[in-house]
Amino acid sequence: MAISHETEWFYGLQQAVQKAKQLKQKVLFSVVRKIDDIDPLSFYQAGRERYVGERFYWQDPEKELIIAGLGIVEKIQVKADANRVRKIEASWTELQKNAVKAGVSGVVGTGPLVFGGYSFDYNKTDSLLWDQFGDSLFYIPAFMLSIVKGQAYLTTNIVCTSEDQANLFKDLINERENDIRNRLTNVTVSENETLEQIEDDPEGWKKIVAEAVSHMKHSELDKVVLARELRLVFKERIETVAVLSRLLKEQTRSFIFCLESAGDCFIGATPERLVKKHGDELFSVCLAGSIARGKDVRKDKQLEQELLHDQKNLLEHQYVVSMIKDALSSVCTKLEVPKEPTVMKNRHIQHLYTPVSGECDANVSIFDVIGKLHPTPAMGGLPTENAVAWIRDNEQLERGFYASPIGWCDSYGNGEFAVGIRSALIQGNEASLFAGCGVLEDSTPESEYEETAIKFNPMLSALGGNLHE
Ligand SMILES: C=C(O[C@@H]1C=C(C(=O)O)C=C[C@H]1O)C(=O)O
Ligand SMILES: [Mg+2]
Repeated sequence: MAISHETEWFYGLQQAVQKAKQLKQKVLFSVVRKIDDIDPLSFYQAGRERYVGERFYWQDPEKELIIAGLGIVEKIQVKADANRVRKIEASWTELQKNAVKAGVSGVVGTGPLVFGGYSFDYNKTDSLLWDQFGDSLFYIPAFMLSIVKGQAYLTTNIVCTSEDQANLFKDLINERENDIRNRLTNVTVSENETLEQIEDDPEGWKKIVAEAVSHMKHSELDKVVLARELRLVFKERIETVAVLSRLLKEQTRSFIFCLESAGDCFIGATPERLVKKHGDELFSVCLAGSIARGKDVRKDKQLEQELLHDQKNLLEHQYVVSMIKDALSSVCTKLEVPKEPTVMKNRHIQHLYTPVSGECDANVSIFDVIGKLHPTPAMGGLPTENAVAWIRDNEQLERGFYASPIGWCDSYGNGEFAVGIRSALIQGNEASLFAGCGVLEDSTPESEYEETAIKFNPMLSALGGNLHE
């Protein structure tokens, strides 16, 4: 991690401090340098002591972009209300207004970047379990490693105030970067014994599914996604780097993410993109309808065919396609949606899958799209408002950031958000795992229960719990 071209960026830093003094406001300074290859997980691990509770990780399924962030220079959280998506965007825009950028420019996923997410339902945020996350949590990291199509970049961010001195900052940055470099070591994963695996009232959960089904028969509600929680207790503190490492090995076709906040960590391997924005191009995914993987190729193919022809799963999927199509047509000039779903296969499960791509109007931001899409009927249900209200009143758990948008946006307006499913909240030596399923009028509680059991497997495997076979 060479600290080269120091004079080049020191000039930018001086400018930022100057600006802060003139404006009597905080000014963000950001420098991007191309660096030699570093393993992003080692980088994440190197922040274990100094930045614990202030780290994030992101990797998309194609590995076009991997980012690991350490430290927080600015945290953005807003009040829980219907305007929260716009308010986060407004704070982020405000911070960029006077920002001074130095070094490499124009590379997606480098430079000033905000990473974070929202809770599922802004109307239900008084959760003790999620008190470190609140209703929304985004932050701009102090140090960020980005691997963009194989090339490594290091971004260093600083928020300057009118009292700051550029010289002191320079020494601080150098010292901190050296410290990270000195701590880079290979990640080794040790076993952590599971003491308890607690499933909270499975029969009660099936009853709620049955109630949803009977409610659907007498109301406008067509679909509702119901989730349940599994709680694991381990002998020792869970190392998030170990969990990330296993997820990276096992869930190669998913987004791998984690977001730390104080002592807690929200982590997962989700197969489901909410939105990706690259320039004016937009991408989303309709993912709903599920079946197990087969033990061998023949059985797997048979299950795939079953899924592709199952009326309940096809309708469950179709609800998502219609809603996403409608929501995106309002912001897109071009929109492509295949007529028939195909099948996405992950390590433990297969899903009906319809990719969506389009071109959006120039003034549309990724936050506009999040506002339009969340929650899709893959996470909430249909009609959206009725489904979310039903979940709020009946589901026996605190979703927090589960099933909600999580991702990043850079200063060029590019970004990507996935929905945080196949995920867990890690707290010390305990973990809460979440899994949900789309309930329709012809759902049976037993098969929905089975489907959620399979959906726990990615996190169970990464944590070292007992898998559902
Ligand atoms: C809600 C979850 O998954 C969602 C529900 C699905 C379904 O019911 O078939 C499939 C994929 C996801 O959109 C979850 O994994 O927790
Ligand atoms: Mg389903």
